[in-house]
Amino acid sequence: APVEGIELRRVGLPLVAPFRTSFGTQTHRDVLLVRVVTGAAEGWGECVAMADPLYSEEYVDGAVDVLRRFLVPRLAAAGRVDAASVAQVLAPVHGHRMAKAALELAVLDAELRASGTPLARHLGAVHDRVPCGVSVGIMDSVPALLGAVGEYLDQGYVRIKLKIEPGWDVEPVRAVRERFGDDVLLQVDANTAYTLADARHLARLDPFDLLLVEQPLPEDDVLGHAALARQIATPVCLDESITSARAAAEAITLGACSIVNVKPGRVGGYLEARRIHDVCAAHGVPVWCGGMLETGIGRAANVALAALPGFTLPGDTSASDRYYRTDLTEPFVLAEGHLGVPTGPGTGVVPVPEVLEEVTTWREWLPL
Ligand SMILES: CSCC[C@@H](NC(=O)CCC(=O)O)C(=O)O
Ligand SMILES: [Mg+2]
Repeated sequence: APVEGIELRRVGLPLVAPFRTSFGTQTHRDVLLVRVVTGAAEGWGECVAMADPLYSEEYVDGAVDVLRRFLVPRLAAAGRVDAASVAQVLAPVHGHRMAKAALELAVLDAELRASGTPLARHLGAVHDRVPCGVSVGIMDSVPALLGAVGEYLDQGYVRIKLKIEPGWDVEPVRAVRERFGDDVLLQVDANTAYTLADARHLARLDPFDLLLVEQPLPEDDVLGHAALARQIATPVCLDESITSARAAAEAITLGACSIVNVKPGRVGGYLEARRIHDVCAAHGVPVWCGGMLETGIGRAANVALAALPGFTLPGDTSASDRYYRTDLTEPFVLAEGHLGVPTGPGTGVVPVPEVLEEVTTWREWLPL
């Protein structure tokens, strides 16, 4: 059914605890949601951009602007558009992959709800639940970190990821290994905080049997990652560098990574994310599903994606209460370290109306 209109809506959600990474500390999320209304159904998408352009170049105000002035008008001008064609319709607009991904997911969700098809089935999921890892921020002290890690392990998370940066890397990793042992699945994420000159320092992580070191160098330093990978034993995983299936093929071919963190928002949507999954599978490269502190809307879609066969490492698909006291949707709750893949049509979740009204800070209806 043709799209009748699109609503842009921003919601404000406090985090249960500050989340510190190498590029800053977040205490609150300003989330842009996209709702697509067709004659047959309505679909929801979530833009993963943060308020500030510190993870990548996108930020919420910019996403709102590019959607209002460029992306939605192009979609309107294209007439009847299937979800499979959205990326092509939006392609003349350069970049803005997180904004595009939100729009594509909303169109896809509406389409799948109209046909009664779960997103997981549409994407090719083979599991009905996924193992969940958890991302642990940089903390004020090692004891505080060990307390947080112990809590998450008690909650059942099957893998621990530690945010690192120069000055907070070898010591916290050693402390976690000493406290929790060698069997805990453990990895680190630098969010581009190092340079190739830090190679010898990063090699000091090798004795700790980490699953991977995520995005140690700047996102545009693919050759640097290839050089680093030759100097350290820990497998290199890329996140910010992998902006498309082509970028994944290029990084793998150049030896820049042996594992990929797949984030649908970073690459322009769930359909491109599946293409990255397929490219990596073709190269024998394992993937896992990254996170951007999504509400239950993006979380539901990520869990569906994480159920594809090539997602062989636990992802950052944590329970809702990792970040939110009250999620926008019915909360995702960890069960034996796993989250169940939603079985309803589309993403299988919708915002809880009362919660949505309570947390909405801005909205605009764009008739098509
Ligand atoms: C937007 S800041 C978060 C980016 C970070 N994401 C996480 O650490 C996981 C966050 C989550 O659990 O959703 C990453 O670079 O992988
Ligand atoms: Mg990362």
